[in-house]
Amino acid sequence: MEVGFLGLGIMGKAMALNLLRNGFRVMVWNRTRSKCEGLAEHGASIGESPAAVVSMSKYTIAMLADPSAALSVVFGKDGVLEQICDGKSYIDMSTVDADTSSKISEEITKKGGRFLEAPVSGSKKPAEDGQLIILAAGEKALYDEVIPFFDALGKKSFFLGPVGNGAKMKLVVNMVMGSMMKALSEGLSLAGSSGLNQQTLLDVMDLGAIANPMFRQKGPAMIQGNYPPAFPLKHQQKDIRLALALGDENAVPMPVAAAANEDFKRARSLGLGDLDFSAVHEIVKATGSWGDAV
Ligand SMILES: NC(=O)C1=CN([C@@H]2O[C@H](COP(=O)(O)OP(=O)(O)OC[C@H]3O[C@@H](n4cnc5c(N)ncnc54)[C@H](OP(=O)(O)O)[C@@H]3O)[C@@H](O)[C@H]2O)C=CC1
Ligand SMILES: O=CC(=O)O
Repeated sequence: MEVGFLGLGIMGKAMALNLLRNGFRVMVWNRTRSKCEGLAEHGASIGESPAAVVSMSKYTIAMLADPSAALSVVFGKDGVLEQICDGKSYIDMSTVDADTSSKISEEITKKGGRFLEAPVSGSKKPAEDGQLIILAAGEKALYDEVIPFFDALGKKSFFLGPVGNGAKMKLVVNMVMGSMMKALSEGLSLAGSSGLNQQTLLDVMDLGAIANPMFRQKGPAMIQGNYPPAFPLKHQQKDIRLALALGDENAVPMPVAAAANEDFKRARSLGLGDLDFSAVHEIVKATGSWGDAV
């Protein structure tokens, strides 16, 4: 099956490689063209624009940074809308808000194309291992048709109903994740400040009811002050910001997420946006009594 793939960042590169490994013929496009070369070495062909990729592909998948990137790739010059038509489908796996996804869906379907949103949970390593959790919503018949792609990319797919529900589910999950990261960071700082061994704190938590893969994977590097980007902090802040907007719309108070958002914003303002989201630890350390100031 021929599939187009737009956006070869941390996630998109790993996902496109998995499609190739699973025997799909893939045509890729990325705003920064140099990132396409690595995929070409693995057998991908390169499209000159999103429109060029859509013109050659029955299915096109996108994995882009944020709402503004997702919109510009669809609505911009040489964008998806220029070539989408009856018989072609667009699957946006970027993390965006429900309004962005609905705008894209409306215009694609007006042109006769079909649309599915399918943001993912799981970071760089699950993307590399084909172990993502896929949160799809939109046209059910299209969902059923593209299960072979999702099987190559993920370990489990959910179909969540109409367009918008996938985006909302993803934002709720990442709102919880960002708040948990802030809690972990405060715990490490409190342990350090009060004379406890931070690794022992991680070991204790890992044996109890709050054990989780995120604390296990990120904790030791946070103690060392290492934040190699798997999930860039700028994207985590975008997700909490969009989740808070969803909370506003639904009159749901979210003081914990709002407090976490302030730390992620501060981290961005200090130039930490391209590091892993665990770099929020630098902000918690700097505003507490333990560790070096940023
Ligand atoms: N990393 C992770 O752990 C996870 C990320 N996500 C979500 O997946 C999406 C991608 O994340 P990730 O791969 O980490 O992000 P990256 O920042 O590594 O990649 C972002 C991609 O978007 C492209 N892009 C950015 N702005 C534009 C624009 N204006 N026009 C066209 N293309 C643009 C970039 O192109 P260029 O190379 O030219 O900059 C790049 O291909 C995000 O929505 C993120 O929230 C979801 C789950 C996990
Ligand atoms: O969006 C990030 C993730 O780890 O999921």
